[in-house]
Amino acid sequence: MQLVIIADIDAAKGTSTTSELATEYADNVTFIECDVTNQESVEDTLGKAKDTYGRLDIISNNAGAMMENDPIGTINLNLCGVIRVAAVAMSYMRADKGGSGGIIINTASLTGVKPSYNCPAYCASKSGVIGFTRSFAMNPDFDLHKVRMNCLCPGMVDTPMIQGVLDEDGKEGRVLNFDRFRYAANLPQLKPSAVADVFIDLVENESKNGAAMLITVEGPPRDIEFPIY
Ligand SMILES: NC(=O)c1ccc[n+]([C@@H]2O[C@H](COP(=O)([O-])OP(=O)(O)OC[C@H]3O[C@@H](n4cnc5c(N)ncnc54)[C@H](O)[C@@H]3O)[C@@H](O)[C@H]2O)c1
Ligand SMILES: CCCCC[C@H](O)CC\C=C/C=C/C=C/[C@@H](O)[C@@H](O)CCCC(=O)O
Repeated sequence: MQLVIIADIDAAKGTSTTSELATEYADNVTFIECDVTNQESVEDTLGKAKDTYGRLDIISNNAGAMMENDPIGTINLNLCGVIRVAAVAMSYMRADKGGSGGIIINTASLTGVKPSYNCPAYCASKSGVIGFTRSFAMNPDFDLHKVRMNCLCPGMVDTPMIQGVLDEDGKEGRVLNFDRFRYAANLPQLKPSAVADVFIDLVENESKNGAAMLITVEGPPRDIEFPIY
């Protein structure tokens, strides 16, 4: 049986999403309020998840936002949040420390490899997520801990994030040039299910440890090729 914990800083949205899923999955989905920028909150959330279900197998490290009006906050949420969650999750998942191994999938972005002058802090945070993922996955200790890591690099996806920037608060500096962002946001977008499909493929396909998956409307998902030095 698959048991899922949804963790998010937005308790109202998290609770309503969990209730929606409960109509199909009954008590197999639980919500915990969590702020990934806060170490104690992350420890508390993952500790409760472990206590409730006995083990952690799959982590979707997905929290993020675009807020160029707070570049340091952007790095703290999008990059440090990912590293913070991965570190605590590892303490439960490591096969050499009583866990069962598993997989951590971090959400990066197309902007982690393709620069955008409109959101330099966001781009930096997502490049960091890609570097963290690839470096973590090449560690020879994998044979001991058995935790794989991947990242997702989607282009624009039709989610509330884009609308959030397009709404009034977007004009207050979440991007550097609001009109250019509005133009980009009107181009074709991925559906969230396209990203979820790649997520599931990574969980099921053990040969892709370390892959950074590019997902765009232009073609099928692919493993990004990086220069080798
Ligand atoms: N929408 C896109 O075009 C797009 C494209 C590529 C990557 N991404 C990335 O996908 C991820 C999900 O974004 P989305 O598009 O679904 O947007 P979204 O705004 O719907 O989801 C982001 C979620 O992160 C949560 N969150 C924000 N701060 C948090 C914190 N401190 N602690 C815990 N949770 C927090 C929000 O409450 C929200 O539920 C993000 O990392 C985003 O950068 C989005
Ligand atoms: C708030 C939604 C943020 C979505 C961020 C995702 O990670 C999407 C990444 C994919 C594409 C992002 C494109 C962003 C474009 C804008 O910054 C745009 O203003 C760039 C304009 C470029 C140009 O003028 O040529």
